[in-house]
Order: sequence, then structure tokens, then C-alpha cells
Amino acid sequence: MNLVIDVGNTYIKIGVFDKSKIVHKCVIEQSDFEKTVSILQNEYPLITDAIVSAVSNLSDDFVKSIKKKFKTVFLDHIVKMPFENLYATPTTLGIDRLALVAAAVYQFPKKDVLVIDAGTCITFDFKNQREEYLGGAISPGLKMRYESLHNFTAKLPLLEIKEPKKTIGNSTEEAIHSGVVNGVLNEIDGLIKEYCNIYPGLTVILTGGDAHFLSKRLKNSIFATSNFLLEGLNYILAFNNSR
Ligand SMILES: Nc1ncnc2c1ncn2[C@@H]1O[C@H](COP(=O)(O)OP(=O)(O)O)[C@@H](O)[C@H]1O
Ligand SMILES: CC(C)(COP(=O)(O)O)[C@@H](O)C(=O)NCCC(=O)O
Ligand SMILES: [K+]
Repeated sequence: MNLVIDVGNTYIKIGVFDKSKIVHKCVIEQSDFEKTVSILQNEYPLITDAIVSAVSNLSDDFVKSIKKKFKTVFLDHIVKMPFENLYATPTTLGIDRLALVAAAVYQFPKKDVLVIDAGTCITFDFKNQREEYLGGAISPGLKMRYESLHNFTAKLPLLEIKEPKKTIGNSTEEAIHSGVVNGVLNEIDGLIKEYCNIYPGLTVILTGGDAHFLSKRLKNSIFATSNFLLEGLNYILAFNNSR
């Protein structure tokens, strides 16, 4: 069994996989990491291997504690990938984005796929039918947009994410919800449309912490899935272990 760990900028997501099937998933704060891994190790004593993707530098203690327990792959820009990376600066590409593209290659081989990950940031990642990764876009996530409006102004309050009641916001709160939520929805719908103009048979995946909230409100047809990145990491582990 495999322990699959995605260290994002906000949360750590952990999956336990029995071959290609996810049998357990949890979303935790960084501070709960050690405790959670110990619980999972007791609950699933058959875990032998682990893979870690991190968008930030991991502490030495974190690395040591995982290595001590499991045969571990720390995903970096050198680990073998099932696609050709055409990003102009491949060594600066987010590790999480590598895993998302790997998932797209395995689940939708020979298809044009756009993966949208709505987390701390919203990332757009595109791979074509030839399994070439071309790049995409990075923009601020929902929570980051609410926080920036508050942090960079004197008068705007910090609000929790909420569906706007109307497009024409008639109060400060309604105007912020309309600007942030409708802004993200229109951005996603607009970008999907632009990609579809170039790649008519495009498959669109939406994942990340805000995928559920956004998916119900988008115009375009998409696959919303919460485990896409973890599945990508599990494929990369299998791909590298079979070599
Ligand atoms: N209770 C919550 N606390 C914080 N963020 C939340 C919460 N519920 C949803 N979110 C959203 O989830 C995002 C984090 O999603 P996630 O995919 O875990 O991000 P990352 O991979 O960057 O850590 C936040 O930016 C926020 O918009
Ligand atoms: C864009 C990101 C901050 C997204 O992080 P996340 O929202 O998943 O926490 C991360 O993929 C990253 O640090 N990328 C490096 C720059 C790049 O991908 O080109
Ligand atoms: K993201």
C-alpha cells in the first residue's frame, strides 16, 4: 500500500492507496502531520511506500520522519514523468502541477486536457494529445482574493466565501462577493472557452479545495474531482517503481 502526500500552500492532503484505489483520504493542517501519519501507519500496517509533493521547502524533521517509516519518493524536477515538459522554465514549475499533469496523462491518454486546480492559487495546466505539457496560468485563489481586498485597503472587511445574491452588488459585502466569486467563475468560464476555440474536443478537470463550490456554478461542462492530484502522485510512484 502507498501513502501519498500533497503539501499545498494551505493544507496537507494525504491519501492511502491500495494499488490504484484510494481507500482513505484526509485534509490536515501542517501541525497535525506527525500525529496523522502515526495514526495511518497503525490503521494501515501494509503501507510500505510513500510519495511526497510539496510546493514549499520541507523541514528536515518532516523529511527524516517520513524516510524513517517508508520507502519514499520526494517528487522533484528530476523524477521521471509520463509526459514531455515544454514549459520554458521547467525547473521553476510547481511540483503540484507536475502531479496534476501526470494524472491527466493516465486518466485521459491521447486527449487534450485542461486541469484547473482551485486551491491557494488557481492553476491552469494544459497537456495535448501527444502527451506534451505546454503550461497554463496562475492566478489568486478565492480566499486569497478576499484577503487581498482586506489587506490592501483601509475600508474593506474580510469576508468568508459566499455565493453572491446578485450580479449587481448593492452593498459593500454584496459587491465584494460579486467581484470575487463572479470574477473567478467568469475567469474560469472565459479561459475554458479560449482553450476550446483552439482544442474543440477539450476535456476539463476541476479540482482543489474550492472545486466543489465552483463546479456547481460554472457554465461549462467539467469533471469535478477532489482526488486528482493524489491520484497523479500515486501513478508517478507506480511508474517509477516499475522501472
Ligand atoms: N475552512 C477552510 N479554511 C481555509 N480554506 C478553505 C476552507 N474551505 C475551503 N477553503 C479553500 O480551500 C483553499 C485551499 O485548497 P487546497 O486545494 O487545499 O489548497 P492548497 O493545495 O494550495 O493547500 C483555500 O485557499 C480556500 O479558498
Ligand atoms: C502556483 C503554485 C503557488 C500553486 O500552489 P497551490 O495553490 O497548489 O498551493 C505552485 O504550483 C508553485 O509554487 N508554482 C511555481 C511556479 C510555476 O508553477 O511556474
Ligand atoms: K492550485
